[in-house]
Amino acid sequence: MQASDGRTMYYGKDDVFVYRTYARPLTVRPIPESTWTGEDGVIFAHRITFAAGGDAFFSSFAEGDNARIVATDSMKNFILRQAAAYDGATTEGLLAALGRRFLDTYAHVGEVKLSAERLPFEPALLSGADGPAPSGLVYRASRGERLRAELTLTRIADGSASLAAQESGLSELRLIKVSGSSFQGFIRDAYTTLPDSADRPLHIELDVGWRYADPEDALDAERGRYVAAAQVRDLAQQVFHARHSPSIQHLIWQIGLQLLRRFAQLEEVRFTSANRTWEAVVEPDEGGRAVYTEPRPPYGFQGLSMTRADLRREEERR
Ligand SMILES: O=c1[nH]c(=O)c2[nH]c(=O)[nH]c2[nH]1
Repeated sequence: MQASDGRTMYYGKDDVFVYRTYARPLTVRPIPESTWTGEDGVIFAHRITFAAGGDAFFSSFAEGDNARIVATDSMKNFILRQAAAYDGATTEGLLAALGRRFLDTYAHVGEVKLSAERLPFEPALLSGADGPAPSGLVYRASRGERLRAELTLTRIADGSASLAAQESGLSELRLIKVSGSSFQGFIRDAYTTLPDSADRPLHIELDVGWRYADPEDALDAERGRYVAAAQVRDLAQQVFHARHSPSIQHLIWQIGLQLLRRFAQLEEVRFTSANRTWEAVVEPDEGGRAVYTEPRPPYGFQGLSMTRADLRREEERR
């Protein structure tokens, strides 16, 4: 976040835990790679980070004048109380509503940047005569992958708020494919000790990000073009299952192409991945029985962004 003279300047509150109940249920269009089509919104929980910026705050830094400071403690209260008023179904929409309301309330604030991590809760399944049914009251806090979202709202000349940037993503997806991945054909020289592998137990950590052509699609699920992190997860799993991977580089490329194919509303997808390939202690026998352990550091990583132009080129090539 920058002041008009180009300097970085902001302040805010981190780790604002917001457990909102009975938000609007979310429904998304089905995709072939996933059985996930929505959630009930009974527990709509987030860890939010909120920052404010703008030239008005210069005197607080340069002169110790707090006259225009909204205390970060008040920011936390604002977020918690205003979360009650949100009547949408998406994390992105919640952030936009909070940010807009803050800019409306404090006319001297030039910009707000909000990010959130969705805290996942899975419905407890009860056994019943007709098979398992969701409790609707009891939820299980789950670990693992989660939605993240970030947006910046900037005050423009007429005083209104404009959405300057928006990105959504899926963090900390960990996937293991026990067979069907290789890594070979890389440069072999005086520094090479890694043997070629025709089949390795590929364990990866993935962070997938996406940007919409029209960010309004992220804010309002009623438009029918919201991209759900659970569908992104399922699509990534499906590609990992279906394709032989010669490297993580090519695997994330393939996942990216399929995401762009499936979600025409996305302009860009991004990846950061980490290689956590299990280390063999007892090599697999003819039945695949083996013992692995955690790899030792250091770890390899990849980063990639892809746009619709990559998908067009790929489809022309075919
Ligand atoms: O998928 C991989 N890509 C690499 O670039 C690499 N390098 C390495 O040592 N192992 C791997 N695996």
